[in-house]
Amino acid sequence: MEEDLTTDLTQLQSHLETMLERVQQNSATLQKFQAFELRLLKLNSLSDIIDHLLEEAKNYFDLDVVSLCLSDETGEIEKTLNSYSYSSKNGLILLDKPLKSKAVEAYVGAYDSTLCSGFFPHIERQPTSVAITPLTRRGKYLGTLNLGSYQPDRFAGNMATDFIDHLSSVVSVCLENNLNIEEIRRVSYIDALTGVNNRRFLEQRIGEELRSCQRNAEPLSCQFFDIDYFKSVNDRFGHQGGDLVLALVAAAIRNQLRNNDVFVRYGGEEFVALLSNTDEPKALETAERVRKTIQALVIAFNDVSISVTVSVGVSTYVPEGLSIPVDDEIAARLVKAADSALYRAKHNGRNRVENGGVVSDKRVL
Ligand SMILES: Nc1nc2c(ncn2[C@@H]2O[C@H](COP(=O)(O)OP(=O)(O)OP(=O)(O)O)[C@@H](O)[C@H]2O)c(=O)[nH]1
Repeated sequence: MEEDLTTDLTQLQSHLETMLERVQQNSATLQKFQAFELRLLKLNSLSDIIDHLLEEAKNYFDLDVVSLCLSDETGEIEKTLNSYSYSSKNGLILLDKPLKSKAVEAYVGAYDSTLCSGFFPHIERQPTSVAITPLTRRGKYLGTLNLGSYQPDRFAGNMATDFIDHLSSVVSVCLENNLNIEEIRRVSYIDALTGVNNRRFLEQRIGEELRSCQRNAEPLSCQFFDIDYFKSVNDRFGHQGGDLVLALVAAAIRNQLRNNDVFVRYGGEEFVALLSNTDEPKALETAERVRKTIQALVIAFNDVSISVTVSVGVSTYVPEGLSIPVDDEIAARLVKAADSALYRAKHNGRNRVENGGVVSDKRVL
């Protein structure tokens, strides 16, 4: 009898110890989750959130692979990340088409190649157990967060998924919030009439462009475009005709530039381009090509055809390698030099390109 009681007590003690261990494990997991989420909630940009999910989640949750699929049918996320010069990360998958409905459902369990391979295309060794967690907000599918482990029992089909569900809700809120902020930011940098960026965007980017060219010891050219006799376009064809000309001229210039060149409507009928890693001869050649393109452009408006020309001023920043920090003064000098050259192009007869010369980062005494 006494022996039985002792055995029961030993079993009970062992059971209690196991339970205590599990409670401690759960408490540690909860603390990690909270720390991870707290950090996530404090991040202020889409690129930081992506980095946190791809890089930190592995450490916090002791995972072997993590990937993030984001629905990007309009290409806006890609553009936003490009605007941060965000180099694409292993594990980030931007989806330009909607996923098949089956792939949008949550899945926790053993790695199944037909179901999971699309979520981990970037790694050679596939995980053995995974948690594929859809990220949704207000009924909108944002993407999936995909967690993988080389331990087969790390994610099992019968395991409680409260932590994962909770994590996916928090990640979804953070993503939606930041995508909305990015959208507002993007729209605030766009000129409503022409659809190209506005002057605020140039002011925000010119310092970054100059610094990047200085770092890489590369020239940066600035082109200042102005439509000739634009007042008479308005006078002859009304503001509607003038607006159409502005939109089509902007599109035609944009078309002649590279995707990563900055191109903005500076104001009225003036446009500015920044061409990275472009020296003086190349910038003049490009400006001449744009000038000819606009000269050949025929704009159909009601029953008439409108033709316009542009005058262009060009200037080029050439870093001298003196490590003087690029400041607003250099940016102002670069734009001013192109603007002065444009003034000369107008003065010398319009429909022409003039060179404003080189601006260096030598200190002006
Ligand atoms: N339709 C339209 N016109 C605009 C807009 N913004 C500015 N303008 C007009 O652009 C014209 C600019 O005229 P000016 O600065 O005199 O220059 P210009 O007639 O192009 O002559 P030059 O530049 O000397 O060749 C003005 O008539 C403005 O009203 C706009 O958003 N839409």
